[in-house]
Amino acid sequence: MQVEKKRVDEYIHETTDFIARKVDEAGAEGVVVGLSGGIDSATASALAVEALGADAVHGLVMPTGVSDDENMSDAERHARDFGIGYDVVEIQPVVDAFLDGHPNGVDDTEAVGNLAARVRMCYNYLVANEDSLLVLGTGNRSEMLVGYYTKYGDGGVDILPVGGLYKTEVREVARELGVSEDVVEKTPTAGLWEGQTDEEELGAPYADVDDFLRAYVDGDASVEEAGDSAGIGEETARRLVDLYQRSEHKRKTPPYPGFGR
Ligand SMILES: Nc1ncnc2c1ncn2[C@@H]1O[C@H](COP(=O)(O)OP(=O)(O)OC[C@H]2O[C@@H]([n+]3cccc(C(=O)O)c3)[C@H](O)[C@@H]2O)[C@@H](O)[C@H]1O
Ligand SMILES: Nc1ncnc2c1ncn2[C@@H]1O[C@H](COP(=O)(O)OP(=O)(O)OP(=O)(O)O)[C@@H](O)[C@H]1O
Ligand SMILES: [Mg+2]
Repeated sequence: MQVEKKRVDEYIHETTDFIARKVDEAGAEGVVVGLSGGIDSATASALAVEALGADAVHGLVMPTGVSDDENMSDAERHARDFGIGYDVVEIQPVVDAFLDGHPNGVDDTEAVGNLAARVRMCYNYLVANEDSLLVLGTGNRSEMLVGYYTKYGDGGVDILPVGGLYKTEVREVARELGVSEDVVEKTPTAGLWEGQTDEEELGAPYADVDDFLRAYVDGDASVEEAGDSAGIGEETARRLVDLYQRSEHKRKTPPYPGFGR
């Protein structure tokens, strides 16, 4: 247990140094971050407060019509707990204006959810441009490896302080930083449509997803070996591999003819 705590403390130290250095290198005044009431944004923003001081961290709480009220009030409570100044931006009218502007209409729940994530990205950059801030990303390694984020939506950010941590590790860091336990324990959701949960979409709990990815991506286990060690069935293991391979484009800059020559 003591060793674990040391590892978490070292991680926090390394990451707060990283945030402070990146903001300094950019000549920026601080960071802006979308606050969703979930653990990833709570952890990333708490790390930024530790790195830069609360005055240099600005939060944006951006509900749509499908946002859970409790998540939105948790986002505001988290901001107050950590002394983060924030604005609430109701983005549903903006999402609706986008959809109304399309001549044929759009009837695709996922596409509309991704649009909401991209509208949030636009507000983050509006504030970043105006106030000389960097956009603080909240993605973790589990999400990055399976592409579980919207390209140029919540994936459109300047720095990713928890990008090297699996979801299960984010929980350890969150606890150490004093993020409220109900935020640490709540069911992860992208909140893009009603009732959505990460684990249902991914097909397994994060504890198993992380065990699988550690064995398959970080280690040299085969799909079958990694699936067995994570205790997930072959179908789920193959699905995770498929998500990993099909999301490679999200982890790279856009290719062009002659790229890499
Ligand atoms: N091979 C390739 N090379 C280059 N580009 C490629 C490509 N394949 C697809 N694309 C492009 O990528 C697009 C698909 O990517 P994208 O638009 O991201 O959409 P997509 O990956 O289909 O959906 C996003 C997923 O992330 C989840 N999500 C989103 C936001 C937040 C969170 C969260 O946890 O909070 C989770 C969401 O529930 C959904 O499962 C395609 O429409 C195409 O434009
Ligand atoms: N309603 C919202 N208001 C502001 N930002 C949001 C909102 N919904 C999502 N975001 C941004 O998108 C990011 C990605 O969402 P994601 O659900 O992966 O993270 P989380 O909500 O912080 O944690 P969890 O994955 O456990 O739900 C959030 O961390 C946050 O920065
Ligand atoms: Mg969430």
